[in-house]
Amino acid sequence: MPSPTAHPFPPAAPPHLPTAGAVTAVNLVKVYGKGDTEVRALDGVSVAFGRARFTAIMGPSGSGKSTLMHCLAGLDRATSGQALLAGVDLTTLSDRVLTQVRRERIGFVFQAFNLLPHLTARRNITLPLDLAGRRPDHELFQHLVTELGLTDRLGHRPSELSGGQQQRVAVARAMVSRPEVVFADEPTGNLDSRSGAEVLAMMRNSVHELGQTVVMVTHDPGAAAYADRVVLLADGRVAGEIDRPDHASVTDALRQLAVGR
Ligand SMILES: Nc1ncnc2c1ncn2[C@@H]1O[C@H](COP(=O)(O)OP(=O)(O)OP(=O)(O)O)[C@@H](O)[C@H]1O
Repeated sequence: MPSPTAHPFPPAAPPHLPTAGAVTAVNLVKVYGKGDTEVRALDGVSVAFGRARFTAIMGPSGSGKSTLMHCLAGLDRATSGQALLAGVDLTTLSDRVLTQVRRERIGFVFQAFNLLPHLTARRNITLPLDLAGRRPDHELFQHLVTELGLTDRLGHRPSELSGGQQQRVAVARAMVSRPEVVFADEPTGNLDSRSGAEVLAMMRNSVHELGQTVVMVTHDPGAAAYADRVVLLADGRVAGEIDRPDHASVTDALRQLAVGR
């Protein structure tokens, strides 16, 4: 087990753990509140998210999707169980190391873009690397901005970009550091369908061309159909999964989950 004060990477994955997923939850429990107000948001979730795979997490409202993502991304602390990133259990890390791991090993794409308004697109993309004192990989930077159609937008500030362009900047920012995993929380929630499709296609390409691992929370069966796999949650537990999902199989699975409740 890594020391809570030392930088924990690169680790050797403990041999007894379930799979060589880039991200793995082992019997993860998250309880909010106490007594009458207690909510068991995660009730023993064990699931592995494969390396270089695009996985969507779906389930009814309140099923624990965001909580699972937040615990696996080190944004929230689980009550018990393990949240493994490349074999390192995030639940054992100090706040300081966890912050460092989040900054250097995890990419985030949020519904609300979360760009800094006074920085150009270029500076927004490289900001996490700048903060970590690392230089961007020039080739990867060029690849991403070309693929995302941002080449002639790099000098613009977020207010001078469309929503779709802002989210593409956020995707480039999440990926330019070659993180262990990119977590995307409703990345197309604020986009029109065409911009949403562009962002999803780009994320899928990054998985298949660059070997990026992507885990996305979404309510949208159309968005989930871009993924290689869907993990379904209900009442804080894994309720099933779909390999090579399409719109119909996802809609059907969600309907069955709703009927079963
Ligand atoms: N900070 C909190 N304090 C108390 N309860 C919380 C907190 N965050 C989430 N919960 C509860 O935990 C459960 C799971 O919430 P979570 O947000 O993970 O679900 P979700 O599947 O992402 O929902 P949605 O699809 O509506 O975003 C819900 O019952 C929610 O009310």
